[in-house]
Amino acid sequence: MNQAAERSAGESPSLKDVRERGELEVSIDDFGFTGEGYVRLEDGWLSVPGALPGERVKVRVQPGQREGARRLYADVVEVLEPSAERRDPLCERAAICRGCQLRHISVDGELRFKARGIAEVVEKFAGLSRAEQPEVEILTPQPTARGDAFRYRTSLSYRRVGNRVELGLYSPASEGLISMSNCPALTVQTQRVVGVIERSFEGQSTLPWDGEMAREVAAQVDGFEVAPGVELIRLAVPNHGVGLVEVRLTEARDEAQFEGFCTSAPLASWLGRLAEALPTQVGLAVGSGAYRRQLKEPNRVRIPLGRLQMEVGYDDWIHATLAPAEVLYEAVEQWLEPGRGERFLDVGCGIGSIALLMAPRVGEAVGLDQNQASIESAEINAVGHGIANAHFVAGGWETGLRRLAAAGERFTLATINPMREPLGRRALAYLTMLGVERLVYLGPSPAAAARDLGALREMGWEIDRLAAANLHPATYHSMLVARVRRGGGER
Ligand SMILES: C[S@@+](CC[C@H](N)C(=O)[O-])C[C@H]1O[C@@H](n2cnc3c(N)ncnc32)[C@H](O)[C@@H]1O
Repeated sequence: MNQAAERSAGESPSLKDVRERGELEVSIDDFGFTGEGYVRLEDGWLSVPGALPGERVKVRVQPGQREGARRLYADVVEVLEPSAERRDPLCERAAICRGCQLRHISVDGELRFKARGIAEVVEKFAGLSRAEQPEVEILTPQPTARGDAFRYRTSLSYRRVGNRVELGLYSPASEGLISMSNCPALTVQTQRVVGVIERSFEGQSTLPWDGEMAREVAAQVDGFEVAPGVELIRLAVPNHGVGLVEVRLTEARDEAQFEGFCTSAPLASWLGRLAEALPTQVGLAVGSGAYRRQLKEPNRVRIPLGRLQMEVGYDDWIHATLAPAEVLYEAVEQWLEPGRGERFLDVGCGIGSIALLMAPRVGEAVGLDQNQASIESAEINAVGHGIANAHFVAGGWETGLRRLAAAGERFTLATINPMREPLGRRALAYLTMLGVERLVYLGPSPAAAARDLGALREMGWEIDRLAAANLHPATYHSMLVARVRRGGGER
């Protein structure tokens, strides 16, 4: 019996009690959706980031919460009775940075949380009860330990505070941005490049505007020209220190304005100094809206993915972690059970990773993606690997699949790997017309993926394997992976 059930109803405080007391001791009932601890109240919930189920903690209610909200938030002041699962987060900023939500729990505890999360969304959105589900497997690098630094791609927010710049991750738990130059989730090479960018602001007497300030002024002053502001700095440093940095500016109205941004002071002088300070093998570009200018080569990098070396550019989607992605791809290959003569369709192929991994094991592989730049990267990658039986087509889910079906294309195997939105029933219906029999669905948003799985089940498909892919260890995120087979027909 869990702690909530053991407690009599009268013991749960109400939302009003919690607000009035401000600081109180609570027992944590369970995990919330984003890995926080939560307490059932008489008439609502209390969410406590950093607390674990079964713990007794002293908490302080966060200030400024909306009147009438059924969920309140509180911070941990002291853990009075720790869970046996509690571990040292191995991060000096863990208490103020909420980038990783589960650094303080054992790896096994984290994986159990993730497996349960997948089972819950499949039950809720795909309509498959827990009893009917296959057991949720875990796809994660082995051996796995807290402190693994897998992440090589990240985005740094930028904020000017007086005559100083803050650069890092926005954290609701602290006043400002959290520096990421020592972030233990990042690879060492990525941490170093973050450090170079941070240092490039030191001693600057004049600083680039921040984008928010530029927009605020523009909104207030009639005819005011939007000034260039740094909104975000994106970087990816995959291996051997070869990487890409892009400084994203306030959105430019047109090319002439973008040119003006690139040459304006103090932005241009800072960008020049940053280009000099970055390691030789790290490229630098400045971008705004659809415009981009390369300030320092390279403009493409190679990322190792299993037996492939995938080339990517600034406009391509790539995984943020590599070792976990390799584990995922191995599972996809194995789960699909490809036969030599089969045709394989990679829906949401990006730079072509899955199609190129599958190509040697099937008759032909075809990738579909709406991102034209990624289709070109996928073609470059096919040529680079000497793979002749993989082809790539540009198109959205529905139009792309419809065109393939109308052209008489047939496939027995497929993967679907969208972003965070479901494909929807109309697009999924083409899979049957295309002859697909076995499908592996890779859903970065488990809830969106489960909705698509629900639609597939209604069309007669059956889920026979489920997994949580741990692409972002120590966070609450996991990817829903499902193998689906075409069964008997519409329910
Ligand atoms: C998570 S990425 C998958 C990339 C690839 N499967 C891989 O493993 O590297 C999702 C891909 O879906 C594509 N995408 C998003 N919305 C789409 C749509 N409506 N139609 C077609 N492709 C779409 C994106 O361009 C992106 O490349």
